[in-house]
Parts: sequence; structure tokens; C-alpha cells
Amino acid sequence: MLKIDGLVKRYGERVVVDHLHLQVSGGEIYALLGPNGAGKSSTLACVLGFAQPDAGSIRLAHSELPIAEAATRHAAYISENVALYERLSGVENVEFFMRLSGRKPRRQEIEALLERAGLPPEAWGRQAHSYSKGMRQKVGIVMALAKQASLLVLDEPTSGLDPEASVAFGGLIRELANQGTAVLMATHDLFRAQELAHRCGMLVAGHLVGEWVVDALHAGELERNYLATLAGRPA
Ligand SMILES: Nc1ncnc2c1ncn2[C@@H]1O[C@H](COP(=O)(O)OP(=O)(O)OP(=O)(O)O)[C@@H](O)[C@H]1O
Repeated sequence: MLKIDGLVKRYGERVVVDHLHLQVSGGEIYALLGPNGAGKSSTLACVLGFAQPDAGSIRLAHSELPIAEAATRHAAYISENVALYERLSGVENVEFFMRLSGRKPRRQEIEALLERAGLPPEAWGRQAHSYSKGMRQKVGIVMALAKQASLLVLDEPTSGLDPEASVAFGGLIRELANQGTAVLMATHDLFRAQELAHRCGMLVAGHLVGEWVVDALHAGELERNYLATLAGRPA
């Protein structure tokens, strides 16, 4: 569970997130939409403890810890380009990641995770520099699975993936959510957001200006709402 109350983020004099309230329950996928520069990544950076909020509170998994510590313990992050140790194989990357969090995984355990994420076995032992973007995303999912993260944060997760990889990736996200993980994802992909998310929120200039329950929308309605909201018309 993620609860953001009155979040403010400034860069110098400029307010880029302005008193944001947002909640994502366990098992829920929430898509954060909005034009370039709306404040989506800044919001995610505050949630992950990468940036210091100027006001407001962020609570994760009912933890009383400061958000940076809570995020280190309970959150996993998959960016547009998952950073891996390029000279290590997929298996070695996962092993290294798990050792960093104090675990000593057996090879079978790592392979079971890679299999579950759909990384082809022929790639398990290959150096990560040869991985496609979709393969990197899958290793990112393995890290989230290995960590048993309560919150998964994604920034533009499907940008640049081909449709098949994008659908497969969406399936994995759903699977994680079905197991109780809260998912917060920033995206410009309205089609995928409507397909994947339970709720969508729209940020404009740091303000949450619209929020929709996806089940209540007809096909293509999210895009119409988004464009109407941007144009200042009622959605
Ligand atoms: N480190 C920083 N220093 C100064 N300004 C920043 C910094 N990071 C972001 N900004 C500014 O904050 C505003 C919000 O940026 P942010 O990256 O959060 O938007 P976004 O909604 O994620 O945009 P995009 O869709 O283009 O990724 C922008 O005007 C951006 O230039």
C-alpha cells in the first residue's frame, strides 16, 4: 500500500508537484498520466526516496520508516532502461542483486524466477550487454519478484517494447498485482494504461486534475478524457 498526502516537490522556486494526494492499494495498478514535464517522474523519485519532498508525507506498506528507508526495504523500481551489470549474465545479475539484500540464493531459485518472468533459458548465461530492452525488463521483474516488493514503481515501462513484448510485460505486472503488490506506473501509453491499470490519474503542472476508474470506461474513453482534460473541457 502506498499513501501520498500533500506531496510538494520544488526545484528552486519552481513547484513541480503541488499538494498531491494519491493512494494505491495492495493488488491495485495505478497509472499516472500527464504531458511532458507534468511532474510524474518527480513524484516517482519522491516515492522511491531518490528525491527529497519539500512538504507532505509518503507512507509505504504501513511502515513508520522515512520513505527512503521504506522504499529500500519494500519497493522495486523498473525504469525505461533497466540498468544491469553488462558483463554479468542474467543469472549473475540476479544473484548479485539478491546477495546485496543479504540473501544467498541457490541457482535453481534464480532460474525458477527467470523462467517465471519469461526470459528464454538460452539467455540466462549470456552477458547482459547482449540483452534486448524486453529482456532487461524481464530481469527487472525478477528483481521485484526476488525482493517480494510491496510496491512496484514503473517509469514508462513499455516504451520501445514491441507489441508482443509489451503484452507479455503487462501480463507479468498483472500477475504481481494479483499477488498483492501495489503498482504505480508513469506512462504516456494511454492504450496500455487502459488495458492494464485499475485506476488512472492525470497530472498537469504538478496538480492531479483527473482520476478515473478504468472498469467504468468504454474503449478509447481514457484518451478522450485525457484530451478533454488537457483542453480544459469537462471529461
Ligand atoms: N533535477 C531537476 N532539476 C530541476 N528541474 C527538474 C529536475 N527534474 C525535473 N525537473 C523539472 O520538473 C518538471 C517536472 O519534470 P518531471 O520529469 O517530473 O515530469 P514528467 O511528467 O515525468 O515528464 P516526462 O513525461 O517528460 O517524463 C519539469 O519542468 C522538469 O524540467
